[in-house]
Amino acid sequence: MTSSVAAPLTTHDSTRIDDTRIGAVRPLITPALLEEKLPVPQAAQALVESSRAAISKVLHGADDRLIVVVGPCSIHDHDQAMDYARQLQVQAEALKDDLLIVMRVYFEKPRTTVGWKGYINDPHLDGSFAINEGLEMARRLMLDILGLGLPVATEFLDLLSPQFISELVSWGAIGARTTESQSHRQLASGLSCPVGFKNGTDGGLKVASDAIQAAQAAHAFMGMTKMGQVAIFETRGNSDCHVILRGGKQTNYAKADVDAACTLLKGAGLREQVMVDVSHANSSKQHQRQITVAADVAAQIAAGDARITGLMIESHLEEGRQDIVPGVPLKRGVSVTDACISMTQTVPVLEQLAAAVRTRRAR
Ligand SMILES: O=C[C@H](O)[C@H](O)COP(=O)(O)O
Ligand SMILES: C=C(OP(=O)(O)O)C(=O)O
Repeated sequence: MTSSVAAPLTTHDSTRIDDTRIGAVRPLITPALLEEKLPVPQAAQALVESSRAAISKVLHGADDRLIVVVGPCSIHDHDQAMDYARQLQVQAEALKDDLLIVMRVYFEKPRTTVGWKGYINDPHLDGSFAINEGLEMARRLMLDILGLGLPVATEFLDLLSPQFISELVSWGAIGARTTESQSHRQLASGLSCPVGFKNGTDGGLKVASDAIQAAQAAHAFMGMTKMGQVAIFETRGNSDCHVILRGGKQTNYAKADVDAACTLLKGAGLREQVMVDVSHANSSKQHQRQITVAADVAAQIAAGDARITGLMIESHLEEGRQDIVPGVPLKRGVSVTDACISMTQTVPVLEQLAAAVRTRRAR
């Protein structure tokens, strides 16, 4: 029986045996189309290149600064992210001799079960899933932040979205829920930026150590080109990978945890170095505990521990978090995912870390 109503864009056909659980298939813009609309200016390109090289030098022991990945748990608004970026850029410039500050510009949220999956997946925060708009808004924001002179960091979660933004990224993360995924390790092996692998959500570090070994190797896998064509990608391997201690069943930021992580890494033939995420399970998701944890890590750095090469902080314009509730206006500058410390609370933390780096250098 035929219907007079226009069919939705879908491949669903009850006579077929595939796509039986697909509700609709909508067209997606290509990375090349977006790049033509939003090209990378020369200055932004130079910043990405120089900041990636600087991060790589820290990871290889040729620069004694601390990499600090700091910013909102998730981006949900362009103007608020730009306000944050402008304030962070002032700190990045003031502390640049000691800290290599990269802004967290996280567009993709891995959820424990379900929830808002981020600015690319649902940029209007209302379940309309305007992914084409989300990709454009994400790329535009990264370009605007780079325009301020501030490098950007992001989590790579989706396997196609990197083609739309990854040339703008100076440091990337693979999250706790995907560190064990072969596809994400393969992706990391071909990314142009340094990559941090979180330990597993249970605190397991071996998955991250295994991930670094996998990402260092060359791989061949299926993907999509900038022109939207499927292709086989052959990667060269990424030698700029490291672990991120984010806690699990227990916290793992203390000196004994750094010792244990480095013993494991050494045993696997990897560089003895860590980035400490002071948020997530290391703060028991209590945002203000990030300040205490950062102070503990700063003390370890000041005591001379050169194995701590990076730190991650979840910070927004205002402290705390809020739920997305249909019809209820959101508070300005407050996270819609994990709770963050405020910019006002973040500045002294950054200053304390910079002082710790100076003490370490003087030892
Ligand atoms: O960083 C953000 C969250 O910790 C992560 O996306 C999981 O969030 P959820 O447990 O609220 O889904
Ligand atoms: C989701 C994140 O962290 P994790 O993978 O450690 O939960 C994050 O850093 O935003």
